[in-house]
Amino acid sequence: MTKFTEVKASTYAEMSREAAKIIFDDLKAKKDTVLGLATGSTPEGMYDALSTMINEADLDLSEVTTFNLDEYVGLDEGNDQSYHYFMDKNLFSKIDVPKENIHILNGVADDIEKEVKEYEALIDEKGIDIQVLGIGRNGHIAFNEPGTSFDSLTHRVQLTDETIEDNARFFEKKEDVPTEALSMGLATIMKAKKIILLISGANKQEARDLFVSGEVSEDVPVSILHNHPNVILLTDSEARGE
Ligand SMILES: N[C@@H]1[C@@H](O)[C@H](O)[C@@H](COP(=O)(O)O)O[C@@H]1O
Repeated sequence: MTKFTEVKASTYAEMSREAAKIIFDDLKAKKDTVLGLATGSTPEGMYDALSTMINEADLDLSEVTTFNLDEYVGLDEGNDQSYHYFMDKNLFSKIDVPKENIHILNGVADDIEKEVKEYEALIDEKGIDIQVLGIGRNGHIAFNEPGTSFDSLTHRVQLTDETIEDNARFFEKKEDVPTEALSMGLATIMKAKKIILLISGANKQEARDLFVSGEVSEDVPVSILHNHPNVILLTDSEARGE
């Protein structure tokens, strides 16, 4: 098992700033950094801190490329529950990444098979330098639910009831939550050169403990990260049960 680094922040705000600083330093060091990005409430604070750092430093992002982890099937980019919408609201409307360099899976593509294959091929071509991850209570990363093969590439997934319930808070009612998504696979995520995993809040303590315990199993998707050489885990005190 590889020993990952854990940055133990006290508050959510501190964790968010620490994560933003890691990305900011990478962007400063390499103009054509390829970022892998995540959605969910956890990275919101990080995006806020990162956009402030970028704008204060007037950092040139014209050569930066981004790839998002996942998108719901059936929601187009105008839908305010789509991850396209989330990314625009939380990050892309605040900083200047060229539109053509922003890649997010198309959940309303006519040919889903073609969509996921081309996405994977583009990731292979560009190579992700730093991938941001959040985590689901059941240990899922992106939309790779427990039981997903460690060899999985970008694919169409069925969401578990637990994930649908967790994400229902963003929708008017549970029935509105899509039951399927497109997601980078676990093998896709592992291709990134560096990974930062953000875990915040008491409701994620179990998932954090499961990861830190070090057991590697397809029942716990996040545990694949123990096979990666460069993982930084960022937690707040609530996630550590302190
Ligand atoms: N696909 C996303 C994941 O990428 C995210 O990590 C998870 C946790 O979200 P939150 O940070 O809101 O708890 O939600 C969704 O399932």
